[in-house]
Amino acid sequence: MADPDLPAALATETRRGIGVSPGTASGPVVQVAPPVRAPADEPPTTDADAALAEVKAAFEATALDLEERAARADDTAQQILRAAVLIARDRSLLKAVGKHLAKGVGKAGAVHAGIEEFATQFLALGGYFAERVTDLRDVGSRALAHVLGVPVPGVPELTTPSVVVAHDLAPSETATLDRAMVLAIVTEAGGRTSHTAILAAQMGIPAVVQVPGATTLAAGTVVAVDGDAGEVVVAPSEELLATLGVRRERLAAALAGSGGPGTTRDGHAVALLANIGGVEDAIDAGAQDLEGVGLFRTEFVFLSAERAPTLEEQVEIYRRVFEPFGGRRVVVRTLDAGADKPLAFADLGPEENPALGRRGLRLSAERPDLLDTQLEALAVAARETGADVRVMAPMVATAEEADWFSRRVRENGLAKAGVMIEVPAAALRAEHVLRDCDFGSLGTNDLAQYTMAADRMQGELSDLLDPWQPAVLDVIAAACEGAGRAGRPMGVCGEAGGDPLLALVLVGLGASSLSMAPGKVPLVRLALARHTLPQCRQLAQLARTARTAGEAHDAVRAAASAELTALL
Ligand SMILES: C=C(OP(=O)(O)O)C(=O)O
Ligand SMILES: [Mg+2]
Repeated sequence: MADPDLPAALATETRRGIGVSPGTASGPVVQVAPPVRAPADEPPTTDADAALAEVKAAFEATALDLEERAARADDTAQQILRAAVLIARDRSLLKAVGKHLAKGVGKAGAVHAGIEEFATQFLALGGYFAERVTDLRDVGSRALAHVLGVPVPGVPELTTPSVVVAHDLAPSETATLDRAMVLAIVTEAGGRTSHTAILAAQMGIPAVVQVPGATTLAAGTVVAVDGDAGEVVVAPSEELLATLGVRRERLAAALAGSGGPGTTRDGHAVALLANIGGVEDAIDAGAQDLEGVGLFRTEFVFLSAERAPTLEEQVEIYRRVFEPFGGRRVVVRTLDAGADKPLAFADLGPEENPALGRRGLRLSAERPDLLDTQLEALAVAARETGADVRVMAPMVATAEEADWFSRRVRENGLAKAGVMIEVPAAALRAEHVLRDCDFGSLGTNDLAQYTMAADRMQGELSDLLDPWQPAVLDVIAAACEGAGRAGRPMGVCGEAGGDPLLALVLVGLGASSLSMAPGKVPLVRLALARHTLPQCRQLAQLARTARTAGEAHDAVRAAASAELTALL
């Protein structure tokens, strides 16, 4: 814990990682078991009847687990769980597994094969059945765990507030966490812009990734998680917990007076906006003191969908997202499917390098049906709610792509079109890329990935992915200058915008708005209010003249207002 009040002896139990979602919390560990696979060297089945009896018992154990959960769940979850119970007790599923056992396939292999056979049939039937494929596979992997005698995979049902610990979490797992029960998230893998990190911050749950040995922490062990310092303290003392409490109170007191639109000390306006991923986020963010939404990641809504959402389904979702913001702006990003955000219904098949492949707008170009339905739904929802909706495309690299997108946006009756600037090519050519658009928005997560040639999914490369890298700052500067020449505003919606020191640098480089997890807004607002625009420009200059990311950060921290840095 980077706190001067903390006695040094207490640091002995500390495990260090990367803090990706601010705040502190302490509580008992709940381990998330990894996905289960049928082992490649599984012995063949020699007694098919005995094996079938074991598999039947595994499915029944799964049904009983699910029934128990259903008894405690709310209405919607109960319906889903009861449908899963029916799958686990389905006789024809067991028969399909039995056929594979009779051919000599091992028990785990037969369960997998039976489930996949059913998945293929469900997908072919479409509609309600296609939507049950995720549940079917979930039942399959639970039964597989029982067959193999290993822990049931996935996030266990939380009955008391807990710290969720995992090797890593799938985006869909993070998105479905029960916010009221998750005190903090700790992972062994993941990186500063992995989607676990982004979703945790959006939900306001403290999180630390890249924590060595996190999965070896025994369930029930109490840990203190510091999402600011990136530390996890095992079995924290009362003294440490009290220190963290004092820190939380100090920060809350400092932020209590911060409110209203974002502005520097000399009155330069910088809109402070929220990054959201769905209806629940919109309701939370809409109730907060911020100026709207700078990034609605629409693909997050459909992470578990097996088939493309219909026009009507989308209209309903977008309407519920727009309503909480009244007349405030809502910047919607069209589906950014592919690479780190796979969507089952927008899968173009395996690729060698998905981050460099047909993702984002490139995928929309191959599946214009998906884009057009989405734009139409956005236009209907915007009309019905009267919201100030602006639409932008992900992963734009060229002026032609930007022109193609903005034309399609306008053809669908939407007034404002923009593009994300997250590919260095688009950043360097921003003046031309933005000519037919209304605005640009810097996606610093991907911009760091592509500028530094470092896969954002690979947590070990976190140092290269640091947005303080001077090369990344140079590319951002070029993008802001280009936007200035084109007379278009350039915002920031990557994670960099939520770092209070980096936010000052970004404003100094020319960013006109900053969009971030809503919980990060108050501290960024305070940071801006303590500095003038010329000071932000000086800080930006300091950062760009540094040779390394560390030097850039340290130089800005040393020169920033002491009132701010005392809170960091
Ligand atoms: C905001 C961004 O989008 P995402 O993290 O969803 O790719 C980004 O790349 O910075
Ligand atoms: Mg991106």
